[in-house]
Amino acid sequence: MLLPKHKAYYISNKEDKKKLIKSITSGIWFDDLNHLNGAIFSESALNFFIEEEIRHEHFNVQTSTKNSLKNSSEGERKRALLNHILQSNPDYIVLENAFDCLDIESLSKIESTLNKLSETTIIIQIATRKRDILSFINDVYILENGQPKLCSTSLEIGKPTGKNFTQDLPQPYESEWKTFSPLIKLNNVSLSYRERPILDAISWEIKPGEFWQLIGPNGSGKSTILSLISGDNPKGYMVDMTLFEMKKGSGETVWDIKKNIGFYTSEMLRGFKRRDTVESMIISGFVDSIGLYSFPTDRQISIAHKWLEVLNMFDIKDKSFQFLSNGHKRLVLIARAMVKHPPLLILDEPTNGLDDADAKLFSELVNKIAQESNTAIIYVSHRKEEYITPDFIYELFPSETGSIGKQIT
Ligand SMILES: Nc1ncnc2c1ncn2[C@@H]1O[C@H](COP(=O)(O)OP(=O)(O)OP(=O)(O)O)[C@@H](O)[C@H]1O
Repeated sequence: MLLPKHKAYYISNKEDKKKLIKSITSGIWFDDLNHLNGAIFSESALNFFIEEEIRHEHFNVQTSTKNSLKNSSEGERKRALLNHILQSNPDYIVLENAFDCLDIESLSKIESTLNKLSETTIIIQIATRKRDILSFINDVYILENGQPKLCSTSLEIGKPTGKNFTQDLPQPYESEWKTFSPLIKLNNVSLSYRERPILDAISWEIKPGEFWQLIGPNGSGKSTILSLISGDNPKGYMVDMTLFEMKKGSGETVWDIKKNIGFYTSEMLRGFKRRDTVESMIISGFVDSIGLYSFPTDRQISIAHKWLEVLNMFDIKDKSFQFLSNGHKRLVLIARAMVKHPPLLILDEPTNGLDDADAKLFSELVNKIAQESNTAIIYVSHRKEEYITPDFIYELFPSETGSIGKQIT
C-alpha cells in the first residue's frame, strides 16, 4: 500500500498548536489520515503522563533508567515517550517540537529511529525551528490565515530585524550591589542518586559578571549542578561548595542563597495557570513568588516599568500574562528574574520551545544583559544559538564514575 506523504508544518509560536493538531487529525485539511490510527508526541502529552504519574504514583511510561518521568532528564523523557508511543503501532505520528532539549547524540538517535519508522509510519511534523525539519520530509507547509500553504524546504526565514531592545537596562543603586569573590565555587563535587554516580569531582569557579554556557549530553548532570547552586538540592549539604561567599552547610538558609539568584527555566511555564498581569509578574520577581501577595513599593514599580520599556511591552502591562505569546512570556520571565539585579542569572534551556524569530529576540536580550549588567550568567543549552556569545564554556563529559567537567574555552 502506498503511504500518504509525510508532512511538516513550519509554524511560529503564535499558532495555536492544539488547534493545529486537531485540524491535522480530524482531516479537515487532508483526509488521507481518516480511519488511520494516530499517536501524538508533544509537550502536552508528556505533561499529561507526568501529571498522571504524580497523581497515581504509577509509571505508565517506562524510562531507560527506571526513574519516574518527573525525575528524568528531558532527553530521557522524550526517548521514553517515543518508545511508549511506538508500542501501540500507530499508522501515523504527529510530532510536535520533538527535538527541543536534545543533545547531539540523542537527537541523531531519535532522527535515525524516525528515518527508519518513516518507511512504515506516516510522520507529520510540527516544527518551529527550520533546522529541525526532518530530511525525508519534502512537503513543508506554512500557515496563511489559518490555512496550510505548501512551500519548498528551502524556506527563507526572516533575517534578523535589527536591534529590538534599544533602551538601556535599569541599573542597581550602588548601595544595593554586592560583589562576591568568587561568586560560586564547587570544589571536587561528586554526587550520586541511589548509588548511581552522576557527578565526579566537579571543580568550577564563577566570578562576578562572567557569562558561562554549561553544556553536556542529556542526563550528564547539568540540572543537578544548577540545583546545587540554587540551594534546591538536599545533597548540597554533603559537598564542598561556596555560594556567594557562604560555605554550604555553615548555617545559611535557602533564602540567603536564593536572594542572589534570578532563575529562568522553560519548565516554569509547565502547568502555569494564574491570571496575573504582565506588570505584576515582573514585580513578583522582587519577592520570588508567582503572583503578588503584598503591595509593591514605588521603587519596585518604577524598576518594573523600566524593564517593561526595555522589552517594548509597557503598553501591554495590564494585559494578562497568560495571553502573551510563548516568546513574550519568556521575555517577561527574564525581566522578572532580573528586577532585583541578582549577582547570578541562571537560564536553563531557555530557548526550548521558541520559534526562530523568538529565539533570536530572546538571545538578543540575554546578550544585552551580559554586556550591560554586572550579573553573571549561567546559560544551559544544547543548542548553539548563533546569537549567544558566552565568555566561557564548561562542559560535562559522562563516565562510569559520573560526569567529569572541563572548561573548554
Ligand atoms: N531526584 C532524582 N532521583 C534520581 N535520579 C535523578 C534525580 N534527579 C536527576 N536524576 C538523574 O540524574 C541524571 C542527571 O540528571 P540531570 O537532569 O541533572 O541531567 P541533565 O544534564 O540536566 O539532562 P538534560 O539535558 O536531558 O535535561 C539523570 O540520569 C537523571 O535521571
